[in-house]
Amino acid sequence: MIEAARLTKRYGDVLAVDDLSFTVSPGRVTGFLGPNGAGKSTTMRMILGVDAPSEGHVEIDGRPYRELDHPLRTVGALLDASARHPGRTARDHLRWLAATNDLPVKRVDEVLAMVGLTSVAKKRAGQYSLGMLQRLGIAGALLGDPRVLLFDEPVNGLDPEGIAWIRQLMHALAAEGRTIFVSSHLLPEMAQTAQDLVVIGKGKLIYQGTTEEFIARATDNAVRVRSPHLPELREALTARGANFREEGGALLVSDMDSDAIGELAFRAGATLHELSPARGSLETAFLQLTGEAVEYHATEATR
Ligand SMILES: Nc1ncnc2c1ncn2[C@@H]1O[C@H](COP(=O)(O)OP(=O)(O)OP(=O)(O)O)[C@@H](O)[C@H]1O
Repeated sequence: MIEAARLTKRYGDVLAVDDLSFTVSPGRVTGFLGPNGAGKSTTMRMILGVDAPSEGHVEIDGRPYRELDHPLRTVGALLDASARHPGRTARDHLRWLAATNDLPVKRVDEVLAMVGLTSVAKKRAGQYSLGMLQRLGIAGALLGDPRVLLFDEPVNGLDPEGIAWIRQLMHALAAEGRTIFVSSHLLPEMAQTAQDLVVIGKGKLIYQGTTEEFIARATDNAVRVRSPHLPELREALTARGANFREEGGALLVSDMDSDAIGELAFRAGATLHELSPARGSLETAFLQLTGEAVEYHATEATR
């Protein structure tokens, strides 16, 4: 578990993180979202003890990072995948990491197999593609078999196969009861990957909760109805005082659930060809709820 309480970071006059409190639970994948400059990387650095908070604190399984007896056995992180030593082979890099952190060297081959790098383990990291470097970074994060994992933009620059692989890996790690905290700008991907979200803007908390609730909160949960008997249906909905509008030959009903609409249509003798919840996307919800918190709007930036 990760617990941040009133976390604040100032860089001179810049308030990068502002009184931020949130919890990341085990057994779930939690997405960390926010517009550019919102303070995500700064928060991750404070969780990992790289930056000290100006105020507040953040704990991993009940202790600040700097007080952990075995940091790599407690928390693994993928921060900047390109920061691997280019002259070293993947296996040597991981062996060095294991040796300097008092971890068993036999774990190196296990994590190489987990991330699918066994066959290229003797190649120098400088010859690796971005996707291979991401896998190597993840192998390093898994080396200490930690209960908590942090990934900063893990799917940046990856092809669809690599993205799907990372998504499955995160789900599998969460299913083992680990705490997974992952930042990404790819919202459709996060909608599929993260069960929970922490959303920040200008360093402040905007939302903490399930992904489903975040999307539901920002978008009207209309039900889309298609019928060859639209006039009858319209009449029945109007008589009922329902709130609806037409869109592309269908009706979007915003204040009745599917059950009630189905029964109403049945009584009105209207055949239904479609009765489906028109759910909003994470992208729409994100833009709506963080709109106020975007640091520089395009119009301002181009002035
Ligand atoms: N070392 C630093 N010195 C001064 N200002 C910094 C430093 N690191 C971050 N900042 C500022 O703090 C704010 C938050 O930056 P941060 O990189 O944490 O945001 P982010 O949400 O990770 O952004 P992005 O999505 O663009 O990566 C920004 O205004 C940034 O310019």
